[in-house]
Amino acid sequence: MSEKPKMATRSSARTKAPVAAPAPTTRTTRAKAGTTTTTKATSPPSLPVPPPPKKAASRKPLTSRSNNDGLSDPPSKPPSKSVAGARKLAKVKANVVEAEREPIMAYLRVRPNVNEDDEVSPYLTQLSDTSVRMTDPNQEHQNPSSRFRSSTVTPSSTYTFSHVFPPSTTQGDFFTSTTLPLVRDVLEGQNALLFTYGVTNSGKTYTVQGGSSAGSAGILPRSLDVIFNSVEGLHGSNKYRPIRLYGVELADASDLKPPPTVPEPAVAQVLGSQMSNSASSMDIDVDTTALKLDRNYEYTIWLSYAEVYNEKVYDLLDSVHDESSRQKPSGIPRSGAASSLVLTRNALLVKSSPSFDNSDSEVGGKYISGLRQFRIETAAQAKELLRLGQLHRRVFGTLANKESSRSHGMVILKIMRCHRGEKNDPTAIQISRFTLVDLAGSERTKHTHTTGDRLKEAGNINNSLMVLGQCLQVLRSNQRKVAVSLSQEGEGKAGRVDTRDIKQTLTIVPFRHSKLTEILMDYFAGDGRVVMIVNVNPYDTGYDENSHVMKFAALAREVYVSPTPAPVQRAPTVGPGKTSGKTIRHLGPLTLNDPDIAPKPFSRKVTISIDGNNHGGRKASEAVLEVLEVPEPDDETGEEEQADDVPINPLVDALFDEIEYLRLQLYESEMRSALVEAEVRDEVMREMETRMADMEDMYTRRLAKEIEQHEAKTDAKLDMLQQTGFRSPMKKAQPQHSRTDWSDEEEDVGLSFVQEEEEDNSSENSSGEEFNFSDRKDSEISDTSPPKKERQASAKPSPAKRQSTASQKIREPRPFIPDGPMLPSDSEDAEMTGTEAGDETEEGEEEEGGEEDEDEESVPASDSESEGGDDDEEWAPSVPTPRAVKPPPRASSPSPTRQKIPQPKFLTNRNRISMAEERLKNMDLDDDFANDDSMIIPSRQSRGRQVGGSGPRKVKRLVGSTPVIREEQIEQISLAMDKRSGGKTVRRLLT
Ligand SMILES: Nc1ncnc2c1ncn2[C@@H]1O[C@H](COP(=O)(O)OP(=O)(O)OP(=O)(O)O)[C@@H](O)[C@H]1O
Repeated sequence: MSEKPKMATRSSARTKAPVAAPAPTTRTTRAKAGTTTTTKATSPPSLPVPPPPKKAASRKPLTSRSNNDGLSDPPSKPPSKSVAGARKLAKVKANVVEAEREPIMAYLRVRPNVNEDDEVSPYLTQLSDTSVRMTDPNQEHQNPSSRFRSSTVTPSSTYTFSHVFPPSTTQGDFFTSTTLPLVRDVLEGQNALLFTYGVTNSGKTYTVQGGSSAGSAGILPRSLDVIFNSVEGLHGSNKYRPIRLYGVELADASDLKPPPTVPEPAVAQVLGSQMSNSASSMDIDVDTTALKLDRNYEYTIWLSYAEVYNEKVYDLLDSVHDESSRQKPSGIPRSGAASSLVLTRNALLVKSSPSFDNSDSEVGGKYISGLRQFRIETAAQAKELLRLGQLHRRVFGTLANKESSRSHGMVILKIMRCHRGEKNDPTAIQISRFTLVDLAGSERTKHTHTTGDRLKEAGNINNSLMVLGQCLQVLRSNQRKVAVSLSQEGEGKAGRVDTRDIKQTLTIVPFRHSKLTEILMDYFAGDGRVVMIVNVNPYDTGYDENSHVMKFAALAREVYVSPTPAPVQRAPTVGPGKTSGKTIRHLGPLTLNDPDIAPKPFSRKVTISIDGNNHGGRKASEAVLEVLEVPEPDDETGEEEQADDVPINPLVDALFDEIEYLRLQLYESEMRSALVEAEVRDEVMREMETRMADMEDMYTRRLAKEIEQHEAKTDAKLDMLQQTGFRSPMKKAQPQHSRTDWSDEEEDVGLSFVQEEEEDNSSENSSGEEFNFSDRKDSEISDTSPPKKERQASAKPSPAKRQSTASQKIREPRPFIPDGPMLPSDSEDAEMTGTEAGDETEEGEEEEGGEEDEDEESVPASDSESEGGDDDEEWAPSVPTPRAVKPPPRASSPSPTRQKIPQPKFLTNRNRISMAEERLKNMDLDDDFANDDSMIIPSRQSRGRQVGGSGPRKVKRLVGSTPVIREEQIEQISLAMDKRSGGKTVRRLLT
């Protein structure tokens, strides 16, 4: 099947698996052959030799790990000739791929303690040339005795690097070990990336640019020195200039102009005297190292300097103008008097490298469109330019107020190399790039309490660093997948592995998620050597942040890149500013030119502190600028810009947009549903709590009621037993024996009424009516009792007479009405059962005494007359009401109402029992019990004391063999009620 012609699209750039380097073409092979001779160039003998980069052979364990799976899969037959051949081929293929790959080199540089007054001990210990151990100082503080003794007691981690440089390492040694090999590679036609990574104040800028003292020049000026020392006498013609990522075009007159050395007047005005103070080690130190190069080649060096600030790319070598005199763009407010200058700079687009620049490269890659570049002849010229770029960086505020890099600085050196014999052939030009990145310090915003613009800066810095980490992670996992597939193919487990199948399983590396990774993607995707310098300050920067940096470095070391030679030109360009003929337009309904959606210029104030020197009549430290940051232009403006565009498949573009839109919608709906869920949960919780409280309340009341009922029933049963003769009648002298569960007060009251009755009886006896509670028998009672009607009539008391007739009521037998359950014998009884009981409740405490009187009237009678015979008609003493549940008189709230039980006057044994049962059934307890503030639950001890103290033996409240309610239960209930009743008091009767 014939393959379609390859078209570089955004998707292809995204999905290109950064797995293996492309096989070198004929031209690149030739270029490589050329460089092979130059690799013999010797490095200075006095300098330490850097550790050789680990070759891909170190990835063997990964392969062999997968091979171990074969234990459960024993080889069956010897492979056939063709299979063996395919296997051999696959192995060779894998070896070729692995041989061309090497891991990202990660060097650790430990910053010395620059503040000598501060005697802080570092939390990092160097274990060897390649490993360090970090021990959490906070944990250490908690376990001071365990420091460095046992890693199990004190949490510590060991990290391995390509090489570890202790604080004593000089700038020169560090450069020689880490950067010099890269410089050599670049001069030999390979791409190289070097970036510093670390938290704020860890020494990144010092490492890249250097300090101010002699000998402290950083790797950037030293690299420039070495490059220009090495190409001395090998400078090429000025006929061509580099464009985009790999392309060349004919140079024009502007390229012949020398690069600027001094800043524009506007910048000089802002910086004032600092311009002259800004001399650094860059100017003092000159590295004399020169690499021996193939003298058959000519070299041309081009330099660019960009910064990525707030996810926008700016050219630091672009000329800066004061816009304050011009018409102010609409929508941007004028600042106050302090901001007399308005400096404008334009953000640049990052574009994909077109395929016609280099069809050999599968990586694609992106470049900064419109980034200025200057042809450099000497190191001094380059340093001047860099100094200018740093001034611009400072003026535009990313270094304002604080000596801290808030942007990612990026120096890009392009080295055009061409064989002398082919110097008029642009297709023979090879362009290699050396990018040095001084990354902004990662920091925790919560630690630095950053706000406003600084917070935005920090957010963008952390975001781009996070994306860089994510890219490395995905790259690592993709590479592992490929390694496993290839090793399986080599072992014959997976047959012939189609690389397209493998690629389908690979994850898209999120390079596009940040400008930083977008620009550097071609390096990580396998287009050159990568060196990462990890700076750590183990004295006064956070342990957590540094351990995060360490983990990042560990991750980077597991990513493999392909240090293949940079490709040479395939299609020559026709002239300056002209393209190779492809004009591609973006398709789509919306463009950034649309005034509604076009990005607006962003204005911000920048305060420059310039060491207190005067500036324009006021203190320079007060100089405030207004920086106008114009966003990237629309990608399809101008024919020239269009020429730089990558052919974008409109369908793919639309699909990407659709994906972004859907992702946004998904995010929004997830947020909405999370909110709704939280609300519903809250509501349910509240409802549950209310219900639980109600249930608790209900059960508390029910418990109280049950306790009351049980007590009442128990009392009633006891009385029933007494009445039916199962229990010996109460002696007059010991009335309390029958009521051992009563409270003391009640006993006293009861006793007093017994005495009253006795008095009544005695008075009656003295008046001629013989009636003796203790001595009279039932028959006598019946004999002497008046006829029924008479009794009824006499039993009708008027309210006024109630008190006086109480004793009579006791003595008079009541008629038994078999059908009605405990019907009152007369109207008085009816009144007592219904109306009076209700009245008593309403009348409150005072009336309660009256009621008690009524009750008490019947008590002694009941006790004294219970010794009745078995006659059909006999004297039935009234049954005492269940007093145990009666609230004490001193209770402030009304006592629970209890229905008064009618008392039949004449009962048979059978009827007496049924009557008692009926009474039990009808016993109605007050529902409003829970409103009572207190109640009395008689305890076993109190009854025991009463019984034991005055009675002969303890009376058990048992009916049959099973207690109605056990004492333990009562105690448990009362305890539970104590707990749950809140303000209510459950008072135990302990006395
Ligand atoms: N190896 C070193 N020897 C001596 N001084 C050093 C060294 N490394 C760093 N310093 C000093 O430490 C301070 C902080 O260094 P530097 O500004 O390079 O940190 P940084 O990581 O770039 O910070 P930021 O990310 O905020 O820009 C500077 O004063 C620098 O001179």
